[in-house]
Amino acid sequence: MTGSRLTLGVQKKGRLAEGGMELVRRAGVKLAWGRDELMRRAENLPLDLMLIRDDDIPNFVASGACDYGIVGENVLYEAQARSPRIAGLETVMKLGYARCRLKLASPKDGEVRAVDDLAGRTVATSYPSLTERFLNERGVDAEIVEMSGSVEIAPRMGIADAICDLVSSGATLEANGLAAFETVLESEAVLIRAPRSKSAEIESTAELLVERFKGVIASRQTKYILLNAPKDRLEDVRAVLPGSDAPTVAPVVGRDDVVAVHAVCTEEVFWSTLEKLKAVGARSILVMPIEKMMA
Ligand SMILES: Nc1ncnc2c1ncn2[C@@H]1O[C@H](COP(=O)(O)OP(=O)(O)OP(=O)(O)O)[C@@H](O)[C@H]1O
Ligand SMILES: O=P(O)(O)OC[C@H]1O[C@H](OP(=O)(O)OP(=O)(O)O)[C@H](O)[C@@H]1O
Ligand SMILES: [Mg+2]
Repeated sequence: MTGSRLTLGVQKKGRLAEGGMELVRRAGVKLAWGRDELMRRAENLPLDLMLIRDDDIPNFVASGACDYGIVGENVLYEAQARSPRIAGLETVMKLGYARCRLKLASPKDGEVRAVDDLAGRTVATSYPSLTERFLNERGVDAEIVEMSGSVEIAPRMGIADAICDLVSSGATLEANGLAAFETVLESEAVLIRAPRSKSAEIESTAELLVERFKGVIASRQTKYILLNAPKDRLEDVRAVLPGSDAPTVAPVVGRDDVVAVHAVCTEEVFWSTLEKLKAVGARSILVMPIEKMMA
């Protein structure tokens, strides 16, 4: 590690790690092969990845051990609520993956159905500060039981009346006979940085990385659509294309009544979109991913 190389803290393994590595790879970072379990060096940029537990990332960035970090908003805000030093960290950008919600939930057949029902009861969570702050804001006095994981078993074990935990599909709640009744936080992965930078070189690497991350994120949903359309249905076809302002319209050899349409669609293209395109006369519809984008 030198003063001119950017150190980016990323989760070693888990939900954040997968998306983070994919983002870094798609941003053109080539990682050198190495045995080091803690650091991965980039071959083609002055960048090193530090592979750590996600809970440690806010602290590592605040202390300067990492210049930047990728972490879930849930972990970041909990750490910020606990430590004024971490509260000074800046969020550079949202990264659009590891989306989940921190929710209050209780046994389906129990007495707790709303936030007010928690008064005088116990709530198990790995996010005590966020949970406490939320309950304080609602003027509800409940006891918080801190657990480091497997929070959803707490009601069944008689440890708590309700839980405050991460929910994505809801399958874990369902499997444990729980139902959510309130959202405390919406979360996704974010890029964070310390307020002060160590060097101009590190900042210029960060700027390049941020621009590339933006390009990767923009290209994730964006698709390139190619289709043939009857000339007289062109406006109908354009109306169906999601988030495309200026498609290219080109002639089709030997067909006066048909044109080829090429469009960059910035919104998700569903099967239903293709069905609508077909219904307005489009044929030979191709949807292709976009590898890279720069405005
Ligand atoms: N079900 C989910 N769907 C989407 N994102 C999630 C889900 N659960 C957690 N996350 C997000 O991913 C982050 C990491 O989750 P993971 O389960 O990998 O963490 P962990 O077990 O705390 O890992 P570590 O060993 O690094 O401490 C969470 O803090 C949250 O931001
Ligand atoms: O709503 P769902 O889609 O079921 O996801 C929610 C579950 O995902 C997370 O756990 P994870 O699977 O990461 O395991 P962990 O608790 O061991 O970290 C979270 O802590 C929930 O338990
Ligand atoms: Mg963790």
